[in-house]
Amino acid sequence: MNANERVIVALDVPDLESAIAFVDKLPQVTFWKVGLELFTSTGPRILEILKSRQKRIFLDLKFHDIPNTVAGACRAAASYGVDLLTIHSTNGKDALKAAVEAVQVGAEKAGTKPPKLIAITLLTSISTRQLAFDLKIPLELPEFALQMALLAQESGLDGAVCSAQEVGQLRESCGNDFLLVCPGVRPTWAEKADQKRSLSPSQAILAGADYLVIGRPITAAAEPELAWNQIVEEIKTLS
Ligand SMILES: O=c1ccn([C@@H]2O[C@H](COP(=O)(O)O)[C@@H](O)[C@H]2O)c(=O)[nH]1
Repeated sequence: MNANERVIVALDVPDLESAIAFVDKLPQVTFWKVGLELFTSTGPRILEILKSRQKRIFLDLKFHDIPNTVAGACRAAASYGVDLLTIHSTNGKDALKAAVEAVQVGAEKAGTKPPKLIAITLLTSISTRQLAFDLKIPLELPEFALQMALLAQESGLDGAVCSAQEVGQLRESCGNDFLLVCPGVRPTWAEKADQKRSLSPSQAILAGADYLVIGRPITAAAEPELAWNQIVEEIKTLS
């Protein structure tokens, strides 16, 4: 994979007009992430627009509900012909298995390719302290993230979303066929903002990430194209 194909840009903007303006401003970006803010605002219209421009799409809706509801949502989402789709590992095994089946059914019914279904292990905005004291999870953070990835793998999912700080351990345990996608990645020149567990683009790739998800360091930059180029150049130095 080329360096530029490994970076998924998070299109976290409030409306269709701003989304189209960004996609047109950065024609070199081949993979866009549509998340809760934009999808709630525009519905599937943004997906149609990205597809008409031959872009790959990560639909990051992070489903979290009972098995029947999660399966219904996955069936519907799979009909859009997106490339990646997220649900939380903490849905539990029954919901994860139901989701795996649902994306196949939804895609087949729509005559499209099923998305790769990937599970959120632990949001990159959660710190070790928050995991222990707010969420009361009695496991070390890397161990919790690993267990959530293994649960997703055992349930038949294609991969997981994890912080770059844990990706090395997950890669070692889950193997090379398990897709690992890392958000919260920060070049040294970018602000971390609400991200608590980040590494730089080159560190994340070296540790074993397949894809990096990067939003504000590009979309909130004074010169988004320059920011994109710097990130891609950093990754290219590895090859
Ligand atoms: O654990 C997670 C899961 C998803 N995200 C999403 O990735 C982007 C990151 O955007 P930045 O602006 O680069 O922080 C955002 O859309 C999140 O919803 C995540 O950050 N962490």
